Amino acid sequence: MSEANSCIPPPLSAKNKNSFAYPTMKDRIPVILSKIVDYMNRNREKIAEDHGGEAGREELKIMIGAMSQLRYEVMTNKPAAPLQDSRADAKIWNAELNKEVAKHNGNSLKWFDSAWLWMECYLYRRIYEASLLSNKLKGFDVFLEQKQAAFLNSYKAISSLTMYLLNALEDLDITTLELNRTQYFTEFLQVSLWGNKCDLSISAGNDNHQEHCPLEQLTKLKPNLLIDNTDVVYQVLTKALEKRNGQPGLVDIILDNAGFELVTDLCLAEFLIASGLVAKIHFHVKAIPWFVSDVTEQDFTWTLKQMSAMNHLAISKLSQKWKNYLQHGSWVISVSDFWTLPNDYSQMKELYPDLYSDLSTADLIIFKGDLNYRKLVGDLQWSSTTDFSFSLRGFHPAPLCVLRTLKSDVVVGMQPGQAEEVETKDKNWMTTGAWAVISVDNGVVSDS
Ligand SMILES: O=P(O)(O)OC[C@H]1O[C@](O)(CO)[C@@H](O)[C@@H]1O
Ligand SMILES: [Mn+2]
Repeated sequence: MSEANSCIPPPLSAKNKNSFAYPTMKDRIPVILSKIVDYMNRNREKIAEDHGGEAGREELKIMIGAMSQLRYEVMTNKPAAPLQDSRADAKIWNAELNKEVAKHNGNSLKWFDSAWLWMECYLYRRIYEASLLSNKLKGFDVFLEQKQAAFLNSYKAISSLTMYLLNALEDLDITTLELNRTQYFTEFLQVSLWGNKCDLSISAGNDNHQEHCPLEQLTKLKPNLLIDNTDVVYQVLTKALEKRNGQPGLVDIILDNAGFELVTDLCLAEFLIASGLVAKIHFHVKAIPWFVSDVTEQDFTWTLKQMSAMNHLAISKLSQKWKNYLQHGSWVISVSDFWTLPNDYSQMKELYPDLYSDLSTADLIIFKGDLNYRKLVGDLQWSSTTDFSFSLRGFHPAPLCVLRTLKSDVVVGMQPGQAEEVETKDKNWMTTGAWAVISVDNGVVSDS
């Protein structure tokens, strides 16, 4: 084994009862599956009406059965079965499944024995398999209602955030003070970071919309920001601008959750464009319904449509501006199956070289949320003081940062003793989304 490999720890797994993987597998995933069954039962008339009447009703019964079967498989630790549907990614999934089985001397992958990341991603692909095997319900998004409710219930926070953004844009027009721009950059970056607390899979689907305007909370939340590389992120953008003699470039945002978090990401994107730091934004959405609240293209366009129909000056003005960006190409929605595979990002270059080279053209890549963080660092049992760039294990398409509230028990880049100190303040600091990191990699890897 090479020197580098000897420093690579094993993945998080539910076989370790002290890991958050265990209560996720044992309690939270069965709850998420039960909520899908409840939702489909509660709405079976409406769903059948919208999807082929009697035939839809019959297929709904089959989907409900499939969810109950999946819940039984998880709870009784059954082996992971190959996917049965004919979506193009099923072949990659089944090849990856075979690779994993071969890596484990022919032993099947099991929910409580195998890598948490692999099994949790597999769970959401199995949920979607049930709709793909249907006819009238093919492609049905079992999480749609929850994502739309999360958006609608965050109206107050969206209202105050968009009004603040409009004021900031006017302010930017008037003052060319670099101080102002840096200050606003910090605010909108951190609003997007804390927007990540609103994810439905952590709450096992319970609505956790944003109640208050996050800007007021930034000062209060600052002590919970364990690693803050905001300044380095800003320098990456200003250096790229200088390198191009003031011509703004491209930022890729790998989105996470729909609802309020998406609105905070759109506000950050608007600021990046309006401040002259960036000319183009590529938004990466999920190709299929994922981890309950992750953004699909349908969620993205629905959100803009909802905003433009709201009787609220700032919300409708901004959404109109954003629709124009999409029409004229300064904003682009990108979809790749890679983001909904079980693979961590160190495998992208080999598995999806085109995506890797697309990302390489960015001045900066912004990754949002906990699952993206886990895939960046491989969901491995790193020591908390491991160097962030080292933990990427060769994934350096372009300078990148990750805005993540902690919802799983892996973190890197901390100071010696810092994790122990936080533990004394909050024993659940790694799993509730109450603590966060903004980490950056500009390609310089130290060897720890
Ligand atoms: O939406 P986010 O921030 O990626 O959070 C998803 C996270 O929620 C969880 O399901 C909660 O444990 C994690 O497994 C997953 O990484
Ligand atoms: Mn998510």
